[in-house]
Amino acid sequence: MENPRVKINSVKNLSDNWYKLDKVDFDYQTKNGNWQNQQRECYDRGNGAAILLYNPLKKTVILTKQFRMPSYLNEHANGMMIEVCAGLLDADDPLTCIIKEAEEETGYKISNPKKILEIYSTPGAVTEKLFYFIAEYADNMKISEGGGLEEESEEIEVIEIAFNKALEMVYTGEICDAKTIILLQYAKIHNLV
Ligand SMILES: Nc1nc2c(ncn2[C@@H]2O[C@H](COP(=O)(O)OP(=O)(O)O[C@H]3O[C@H](CO)[C@@H](O)[C@H](O)[C@@H]3O)[C@@H](O)[C@H]2O)c(=O)[nH]1
Ligand SMILES: [Mg+2]
Repeated sequence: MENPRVKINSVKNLSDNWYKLDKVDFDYQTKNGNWQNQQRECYDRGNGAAILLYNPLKKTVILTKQFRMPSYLNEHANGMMIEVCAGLLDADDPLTCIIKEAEEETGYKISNPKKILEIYSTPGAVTEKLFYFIAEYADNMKISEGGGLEEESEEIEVIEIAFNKALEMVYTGEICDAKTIILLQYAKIHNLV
């Protein structure tokens, strides 16, 4: 972290409940050389990983559906978001996390996920960097129901859907989650399915 045009003066914690919200006071040197004082609130939930599971023979993908309060608060009809499987890293590295998360949420035991992108989801407000993966799946990799962890009160519906149908749902607005759209479009551009 090294930018000579930025001097951090103070970091004040505003909330430290489940995750952490900090208010950062800093001086920023503008193009004309002047120093300008600024404040930004930065929400830190750690980093995450997301994965598109795809089957090139069946031409299908595995998606999840779950209630998301923040989207519900912001005009999503019922808050039931259709997304690729994803999770927060917690103490794991991205690869370990995504293998675990795929099994917990979808019930598929995948091998050899491939990391394709690292993306800051909401760079103006949230610190999170998301590691994007893809992996092929097959019916014989399904070892459990999936659905998420009960102790984390996760209730995740697993959806197997035709790849073309999923792409269509991006344009109808039924799929409106950024990481999901990015991964579906990646699969289309690279002819994965
Ligand atoms: N009590 C409580 N529990 C919480 C809170 N926030 C999250 N949790 C618990 O923490 C779990 C996190 O589940 P993960 O599967 O690890 O994460 P995720 O919510 O699916 O996050 C993924 O998607 C996000 C949205 O696109 C991404 O932001 C994130 O990086 C990750 O990819 C949730 O299911 C919930 O049980 C909170 O404020 N309070
Ligand atoms: Mg999740």
